[in-house]
Amino acid sequence: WPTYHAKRQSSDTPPGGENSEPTFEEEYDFVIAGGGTAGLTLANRLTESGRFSVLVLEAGPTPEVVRAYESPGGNQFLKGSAVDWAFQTTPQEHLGGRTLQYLRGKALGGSSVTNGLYYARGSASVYNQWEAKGNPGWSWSDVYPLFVKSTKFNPPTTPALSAFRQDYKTWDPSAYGGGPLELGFQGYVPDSTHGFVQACSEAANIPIVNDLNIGNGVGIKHGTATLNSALRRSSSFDGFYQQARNRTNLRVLHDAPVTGIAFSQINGNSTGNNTAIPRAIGVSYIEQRVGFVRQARARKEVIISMGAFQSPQLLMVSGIGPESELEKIGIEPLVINENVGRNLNDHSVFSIMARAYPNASTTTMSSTPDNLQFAQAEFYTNLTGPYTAPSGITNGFQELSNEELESIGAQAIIEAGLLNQSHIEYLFESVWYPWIPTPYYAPLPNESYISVTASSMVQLSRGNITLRSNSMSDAPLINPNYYADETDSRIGIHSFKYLRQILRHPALAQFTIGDNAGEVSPGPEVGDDDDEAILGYIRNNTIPNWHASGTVQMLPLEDGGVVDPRLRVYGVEGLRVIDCSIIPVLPDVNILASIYMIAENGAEMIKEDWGDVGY
Ligand SMILES: Cc1cc2nc3c(=O)[nH]c(=O)nc-3n(C[C@H](O)[C@H](O)[C@H](O)COP(=O)(O)OP(=O)(O)OC[C@H]3O[C@@H](n4cnc5c(N)ncnc54)[C@H](O)[C@@H]3O)c2cc1C
Repeated sequence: WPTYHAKRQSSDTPPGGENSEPTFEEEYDFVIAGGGTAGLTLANRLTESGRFSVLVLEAGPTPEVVRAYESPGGNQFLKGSAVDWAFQTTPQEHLGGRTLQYLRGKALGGSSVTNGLYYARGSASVYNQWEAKGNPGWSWSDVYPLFVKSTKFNPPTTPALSAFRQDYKTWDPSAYGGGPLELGFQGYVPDSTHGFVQACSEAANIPIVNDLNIGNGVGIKHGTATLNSALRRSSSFDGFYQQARNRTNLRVLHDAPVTGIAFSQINGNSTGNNTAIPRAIGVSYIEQRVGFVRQARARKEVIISMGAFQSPQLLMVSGIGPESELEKIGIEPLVINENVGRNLNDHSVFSIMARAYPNASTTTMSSTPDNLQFAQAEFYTNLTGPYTAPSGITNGFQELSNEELESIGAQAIIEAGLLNQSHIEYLFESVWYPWIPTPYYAPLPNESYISVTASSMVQLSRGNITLRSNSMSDAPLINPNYYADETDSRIGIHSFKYLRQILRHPALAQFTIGDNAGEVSPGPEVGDDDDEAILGYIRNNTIPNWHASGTVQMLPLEDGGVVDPRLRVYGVEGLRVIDCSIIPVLPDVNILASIYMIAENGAEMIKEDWGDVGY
């Protein structure tokens, strides 16, 4: 174990006390730090037998303070609201020094309350890689039943369009169970979406498939959304929490940010060595509604579920992390592990925007307060109209052959074993996406737009999370480091060229206004074969796809790991991390579904370890 050594000896002073334990006012079997997507899923599963008591501490409020979260059309109002952390990245070296907004849910339900509602599981091969990298229990055949277990599918209530005018709203009933997370299709779908599906299939060779949730990550169909049968968002708050909220063995506090982990020393460890191993015994937090700092004891374990930015931050602030990082801000090391906060892995996106006929777009819904009020009224009274849909969840997943990867100089993807999976995701938005003007065009109030968007599913660049201070009250420094790796640029340029072919395909171009299939950004200034100009456009317009992960990787320690295959933090006892930060290889798809699965698997492991099987 080259990068790890326990610094503190049993005779040392534990943090926060003179050789004595903190004063705990309350005790639970498990304390979960972070009541987000994974946190509330765990809270439900760990309390269902009634044998364990659980405390969940969530920094944000209940999502009900921003009611727009529940409607698909209200999704546009969440960024920067009371349920968003509204992080900023560090200046991005390979994106012309731009600083990017980084959205993250801050509420009970976390990012499942603020995300884009798209649900898919990706390719079996990705999870088989998780296992092959040293993580038994995480292959596709292990995790598929857990994906099924967490979900319930609501068939659409409106009849399908005729076979002649396909709506691509298909699904495989065997892929879903009776779980708390509800799935279904959006309501309103502009015809341009169907044009996009056809264009992807013919211009980018993406097969039209029946379902994308059965281990086949390559294909296109109408996307499945985290929506219930009344077209309201289904999040971990609406599903897992509501089902469990009245259990007497569950206590959930919102507006209660965790500020640190408390450790005690034990002599000897489970491997029989007689070295002192720190044990997590509780957490400190602020109960903001009453204004007190409190400490809660965890009789069995502390579980961190604070997401890819704050989970590594809490570890570091509590003394577990890279030596230089802890030294930098004067944190006394408990366990040196150089891997904490490193290996930030993410997907990013950029878009091409085109002018479109108003009925091919949903731009006008939001163009005036009157229009928005009308759309809201239609939604809340009849469940009809454009407010029944987010601006886009129909995504196509393209696999590139080895020959194609080699022809663009992307052999590194083959060498990394990222095969039998999708390499590029294409997304359709019935609006100008993202919401900001580009250096090439500013959207006008009297025009309607559609956007076609690309996201590499095999990004090789890695960033990191580092500390600004020793306090959880200061956001960590977030550096996704997009486009640091040359191969990412090659995939980016290639996907830009496909985006243009998709946009110009007659099935989609018929909905656009003007030359070049209505393209206004970037427009003719960027030539079809001008790779340098294309890369310049990408660098100017890339934003996150919001899939940050890998900062607390589940891998062997010598391969960059922070947690073992049972999600236990190396070098300490009584501490697990269970959320998106543990992902060792990013799925070739948006990652929400995987987070529910990770929480389901984590809950099963904890129950096994503490003798609570059979639920
Ligand atoms: C804007 C956006 C759009 C997205 N769209 C999609 C999509 O359409 N489809 C998809 O598959 N994926 C999408 N994602 C990604 C997906 O939603 C996330 O990867 C996933 O929800 C992360 O789950 P998590 O449990 O790891 O973290 P989260 O759900 O973010 O939960 C972490 C929780 O910890 C809390 N927390 C943080 N610090 C503290 C503290 N000090 N004390 C206590 N609590 C704390 C946070 O407030 C939060 O509630 C999107 C994400 C975002 C942000």
